[in-house]
Amino acid sequence: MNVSIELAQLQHAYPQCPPVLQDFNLTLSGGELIGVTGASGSGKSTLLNIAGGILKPDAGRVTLNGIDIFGMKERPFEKFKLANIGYIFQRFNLIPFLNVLDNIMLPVTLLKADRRQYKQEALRLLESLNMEHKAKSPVAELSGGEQQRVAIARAFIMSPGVLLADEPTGSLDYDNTIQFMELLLALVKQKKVSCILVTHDREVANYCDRVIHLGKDERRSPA
Ligand SMILES: Nc1ncnc2c1ncn2[C@@H]1O[C@H](COP(=O)(O)OP(=O)(O)OP(=O)(O)O)[C@@H](O)[C@H]1O
Repeated sequence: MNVSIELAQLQHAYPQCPPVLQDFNLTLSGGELIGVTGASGSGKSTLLNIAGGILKPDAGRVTLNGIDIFGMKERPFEKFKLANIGYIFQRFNLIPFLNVLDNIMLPVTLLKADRRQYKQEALRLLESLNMEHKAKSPVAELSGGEQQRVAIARAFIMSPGVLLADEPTGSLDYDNTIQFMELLLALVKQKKVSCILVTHDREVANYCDRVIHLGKDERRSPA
């Protein structure tokens, strides 16, 4: 997709709390994987929520290929997010009573997009994740590592320009973490997605092209 995302001069404070982000700037281009680390409470989730258009910052801009996402009207904005921003969460967030394929197709269903076209893409993604034999399995019957691979496929199904991952390996053991990162990195590079990944794990951070540490000082001016 090769979409660049720019976070410019972000400021954010929750009511009655000291600022979480102050003059935060970050630019990513397609195919880049940026790791975000920092102590609990340093603002990592706040940053991802702002980058994903879930939380409006007090000040500053988030632009995708020059489009100011918070400048959009509500309904087109919701569609824009579904089509352009993929998410992977620590706890997989799959729908337990749907099978693997239907979970991957969820954004397609919500966007009322062409199911036939995207079903082929879902099967291709499953193949690249070594999961094609599980397409019809209920997700509740999968291991944690397999569930997180389904979450990768769901995040990539609409060919998003931006991928946001919040502690995606936090519920995985060592072997599954390594497998997850290898697969994620390959897809990020192949599909030229701009990916921001929050992690506490140094091994995971080593896969990233750059790592930003959020701390008292870095919150003001990241690397
Ligand atoms: N909705 C909210 N209302 C008030 N304060 C909040 C809210 N969400 C987060 N905070 C506070 O903002 C700060 C940053 O929170 P955030 O969740 O972004 O940190 P984090 O680095 O992701 O933490 P963790 O690693 O524990 O998930 C914390 O002090 C937190 O208590």
